[in-house]
Amino acid sequence: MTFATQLNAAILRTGSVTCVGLDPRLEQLPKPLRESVVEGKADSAAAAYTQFCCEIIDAVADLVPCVKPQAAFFEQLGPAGMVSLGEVIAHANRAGLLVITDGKRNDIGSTATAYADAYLGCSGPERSPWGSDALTVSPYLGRDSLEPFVEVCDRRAAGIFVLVKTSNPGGGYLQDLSVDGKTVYQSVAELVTELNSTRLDAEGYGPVGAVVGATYPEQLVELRKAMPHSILLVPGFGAQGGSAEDVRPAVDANGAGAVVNSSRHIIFAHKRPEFSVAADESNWQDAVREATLQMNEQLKF
Ligand SMILES: O=C(O)c1cc(=O)[nH]c(=O)n1[C@@H]1O[C@H](COP(=O)(O)O)[C@@H](O)[C@H]1O
Repeated sequence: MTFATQLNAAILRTGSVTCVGLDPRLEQLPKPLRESVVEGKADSAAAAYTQFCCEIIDAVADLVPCVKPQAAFFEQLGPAGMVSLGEVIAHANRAGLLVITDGKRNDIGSTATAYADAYLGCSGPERSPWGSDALTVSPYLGRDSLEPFVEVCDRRAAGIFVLVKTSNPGGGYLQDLSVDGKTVYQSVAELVTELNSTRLDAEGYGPVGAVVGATYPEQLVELRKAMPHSILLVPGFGAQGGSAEDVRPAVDANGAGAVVNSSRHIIFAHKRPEFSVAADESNWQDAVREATLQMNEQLKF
C-alpha cells in the first residue's frame, strides 16, 4: 500500500487529522524527566527525549494517524540524539502510527538520493535507523533534486512533503516572489502536481505531499485546489495562531487528504492552565492525551 493510501486510511480509521509533532526541548520537559538529566551529559538528555517521545506516542497512539519527529532537536544532542531519533521512529511504527520525519532535507540529485536512503522506508532490507514513512523536503534546488526522493518513494512505498508555503512570517520573502506572472509557491505547487500525476492511488493521491502553513488561510484554499493529488501537511495550528476555521479547507470531501500538525501545544500541554496537572507534573501524559482529544474535537469537520 502506498504512503498516501496508508495515511488516508489511518485518518479515516482514527477519525482524526491531528499530527502530533515531537519537538522535545530540554527546558520544557515535565519535571520528572527534566530532573533525570545530568547537566552536560548528552546521553542523559537523549535518554529523557526517548522516554518523553515514546510516552507521548503511547498516550496518543489510538487517537491520531501520525506523528512528526523534528530532527533538529535530536541532532542538537549529537550522536546520542540521533540514536534517540531512531528509537522514537521505531517505537511510533510499532505503535501503529505513521511517521513523518521533519528534516527539511535536500541537495543536488546524487546527494538527495543519500538523504532519501537515510530517511525513507520503514521496513525491508534497505531500512536505515531513521527510515520513516515520509520526510519533509525543500524544493529550492529544483526538480532534479526532488526526483531522487520520488524514485525512493516509488520503491519503498514512502512519501515526501515539499515545502510550498511555510507558516513562518518571513516565508514570503522568497515564496511570494512573482516570476513570469506567478508566485514561486505557485510554481512549486505546479511541480508537485506534475510529479504526482503518474503515481496516483485509487483515491487520487500521490506520494508527493505539500507543506502549507495554517497561518496563511487564503493560500491554503488556493493551494488545496492547485494540488488536488497531494496530502497537505499543515503546521502552524495552535502555538503559531492557526485556528480550526483556518485549516478546514485543507481537508477533502471524505474528511481526509490533510494532516494538521501541533507540537508545543500538545507535547507541553502540562504547561497549559486548562489541563490539570499535579504540581510535580507526574501525570503529564494525561495532559498530552487531553490536549490531543481537544484538538481532535476542534478538527471534526
Ligand atoms: O515542515 C514543518 O513541519 C513545518 C513547516 C512550516 O512551514 N512551519 C512549521 O512550523 N513546521 C514545523 O512544525 C512544527 C510546529 O511546531 P508548533 O508551532 O510547536 O506547533 C515545528 O516542528 C516546525 O519545524
